[in-house]
Amino acid sequence: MGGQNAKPITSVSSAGPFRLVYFDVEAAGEKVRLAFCLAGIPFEDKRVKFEEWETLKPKTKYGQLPILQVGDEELYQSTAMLKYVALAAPESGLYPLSDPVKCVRIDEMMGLIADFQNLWAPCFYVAMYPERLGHAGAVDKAVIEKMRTAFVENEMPKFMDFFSKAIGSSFVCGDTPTIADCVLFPQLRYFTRGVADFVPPTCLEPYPLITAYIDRVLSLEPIKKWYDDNAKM
Ligand SMILES: N[C@@H](CCC(=O)N[C@@H](CS)C(=O)NCC(=O)O)C(=O)O
Repeated sequence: MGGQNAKPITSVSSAGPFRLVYFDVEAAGEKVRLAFCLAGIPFEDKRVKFEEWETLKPKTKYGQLPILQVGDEELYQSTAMLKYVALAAPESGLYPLSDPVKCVRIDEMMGLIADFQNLWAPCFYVAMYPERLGHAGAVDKAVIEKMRTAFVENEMPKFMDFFSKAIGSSFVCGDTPTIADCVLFPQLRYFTRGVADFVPPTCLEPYPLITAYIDRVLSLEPIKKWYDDNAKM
């Protein structure tokens, strides 16, 4: 990793090759992978093993992944990466600078999605990293159940209503996918996979516009191919 010595990013249109360095999970990296797919830009999908991380972490600028390596330069923060990928493929319409009002709407929706994810984060992390949360051992399952059930019952209805109204029968910000879809879609798909205790895979069924949206994104050719090729995840 270039760390403090990484050169600044100086161009977008002639950029590449791209190498996304992240863990072998979806989380903060998947949105960037999906943006590459929708932009039609090939990239190296470098997956760092958790046991490699202790050695790698101090060599990174912020002690975190993902990192997007562009040639011999480095970019940090997944939301910045999304815009960089979109700008490298302006014809994709993923973040159309030629339509500033649409970009503002995309940013608005990404803020709303971040609000939703920030409410989910403590419910997710309570089952992990107990030392960071100020207690020594595993959290009582009843606490995790209480937090996650409250999220599903109180926060999901409110946000699914917001997202349903924005999406209607298309995508988050209009008739074609944007970087806002790259953020929202993997988060929603995660909730349907039954991988989080106390978040039933049926939790989005009360929201038909949302389940239809998930199917719509999954049927986009680049996204379909991505999940066909990465079926293990
Ligand atoms: N705001 C950052 C968040 C990055 C982040 O939280 N990375 C986590 C994984 S999702 C990480 O590197 N954790 C390992 C560590 O902190 O040691 C982004 O969106 O890129």
